[in-house]
This record gives sequence, structure tokens and C-alpha cells, in this order.
Amino acid sequence: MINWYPGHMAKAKKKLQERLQLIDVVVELLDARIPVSSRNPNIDEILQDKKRIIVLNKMDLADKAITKAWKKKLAQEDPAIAVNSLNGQRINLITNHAKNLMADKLNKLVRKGRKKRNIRLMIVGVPNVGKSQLINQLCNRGSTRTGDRPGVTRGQQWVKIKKGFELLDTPGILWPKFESEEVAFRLAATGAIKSDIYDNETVAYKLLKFLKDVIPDTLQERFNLDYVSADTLELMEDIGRKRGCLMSGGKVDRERTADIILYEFRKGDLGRISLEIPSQS
Ligand SMILES: Nc1nc2c(ncn2[C@@H]2O[C@H](COP(=O)(O)OP(=O)(O)OP(=O)(O)O)[C@@H](O)[C@H]2O)c(=O)[nH]1
Repeated sequence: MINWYPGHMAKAKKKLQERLQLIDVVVELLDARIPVSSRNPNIDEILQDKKRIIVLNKMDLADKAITKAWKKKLAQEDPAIAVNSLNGQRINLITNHAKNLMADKLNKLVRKGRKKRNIRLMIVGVPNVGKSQLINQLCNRGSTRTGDRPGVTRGQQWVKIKKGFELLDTPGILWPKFESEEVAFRLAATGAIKSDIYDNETVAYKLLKFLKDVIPDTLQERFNLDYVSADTLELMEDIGRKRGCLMSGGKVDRERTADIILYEFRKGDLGRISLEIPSQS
């Protein structure tokens, strides 16, 4: 886990901006469950007028209808798609969109009698959003290393991911938002940050408070509850008891209960749940 200090951010920004000069299209990766909170706060300033595709990753964990609404909203600015980087579902759309974005520029080259060149892509995003997973998926599809080329920092390489496309094999790591407790909660709940603001128990409590209104039936069934208490603390203790999280004297071990709730939520065992909806933000 990176500790972001202003100095680190300035350095990361500078490094990224250097690499951006080599790139045709940036793939901005967001978490489909929290597209607002998982977005770097300075992204527009960093990317400036660079062509961009917004990719909502982990679509398998997010609510289908809400993701669709997000895509519609985000697509007002840039092409926006949702993918699953674990199984590679829909990642073909990334190169399709990149091709469209670059069509005019490349056609111009051809009209000038020059050779059509590969479209160069790079993935950027905050920690844990799935950058490495997506790079692996894109690279696993019959890709080839294109060898060293000037201008690329040592240790980084271009990978030819399909005909006409090259991907920088190291992602751009961006810092997350630190602007509010609510954002910190959402990043912590989805596992993106180890929050300094919240401990696991508080994150799980806040999450449960949200979930009991959104998916009461799922909670009742999953944890085998007699009923879903309107009192969040009571509900948490009921879940703890059902899962055998007891300390000596029969008191519920809330820390262990919190770990279970967070683990199952992050894994998708509680269903596909989005923590942010477009009209809220
Ligand atoms: N369910 C699900 N999990 C995903 C998906 N993509 C990535 N993950 C998981 O999310 C976690 C983080 O993925 P990484 O690829 O390591 O994320 P990263 O952005 O490279 O993370 P940093 O190295 O911290 O910057 C891993 O446990 C992945 O298996 C997805 O589409 N669906």
C-alpha cells in the first residue's frame, strides 16, 4: 500500500506526464461500484486533452442497472465501457473504442502517404482498481513483446496486444481522493485503501447500515437471520452470533464479524452491489 504524501503525488504526476507523451489513448480504470470515489481528483488536469477511454472495472461486482446508468453519464464526456478483468469479459471494447478515437488521425497519416502505425495505449488508475489484472488479460491474448524502444523508462515495455495496438506493460498509478470521510469509507469498503480514518469494525458497520436498506432479504438469507434488525449494531451482533464469532462469556466478537462482512461483500458473496449511483453525485 502506497502512502501518498504531496511529494509523492507531485513525483507520480510528473512521471506519468512524461509517459503520456508516448501514448495515443489513455485507459482510465475506475471501480464500477464506486466510479466517483475511485477517480483520481486531478485526472483532468493530468490528462489534459489526451484521448481517453473510461473503463468501469469489476463489473461482476457492481449492480447491472446502476453500471448502465454510469456508462450513460460518463459517456457524455468520453467513451465509457464496463469490463470484468478477471475473465476478460468485454475487454475487446477497449481496442474498438481506441480505434474509433484514433481513426481520423491515422487516416490523415495514410493520406499523407505515411505508414499506418500502431495505436499506443496505457492504463492508469488508483491502487487496487485492477490495473495489473487488466494488463495481464490484454497481454494474454496472443501478445508479443515489441522490444526496447527509446523513450520508455527502463523496466517498461511495449506489448503488442493485437494487430495495430501496443500497450505499455506498466500502469500509471494514481493517488485516490482524500477529500471526505464518505469517500474514504467507500474506498475502504471495496478494499482500495486501508483507511486511516476507519477501522474494519467501523467500515463494516457503515456498510451494513447501507446494505440493510438495499438488500435486506439477501442479508437475511445469507446469514440465516430470523429477521433483519433495524438497529445496525444489533444486526451486526446477530450476524456474529450466526457465524459463531463469540468471545468467552458469549459476547459477540465484532472485529471478526466485521472481517466476515467485509470479506463476503468484497468477494461478491452478497450479490452485485454498487455504493454510488449517478444521481447522488
Ligand atoms: N471480481 C473482480 N475482481 C477483480 C477484477 N479486476 C481485478 N480484480 C481483483 O482486484 C484486486 C486488485 O487487482 P490488481 O490488478 O492487483 O489491481 P491494481 O490496480 O494493479 O493494484 P495496485 O498494484 O495496488 O495498483 C485483485 O484481487 C484482482 O483479482 C474484476 O474485474 N472483477
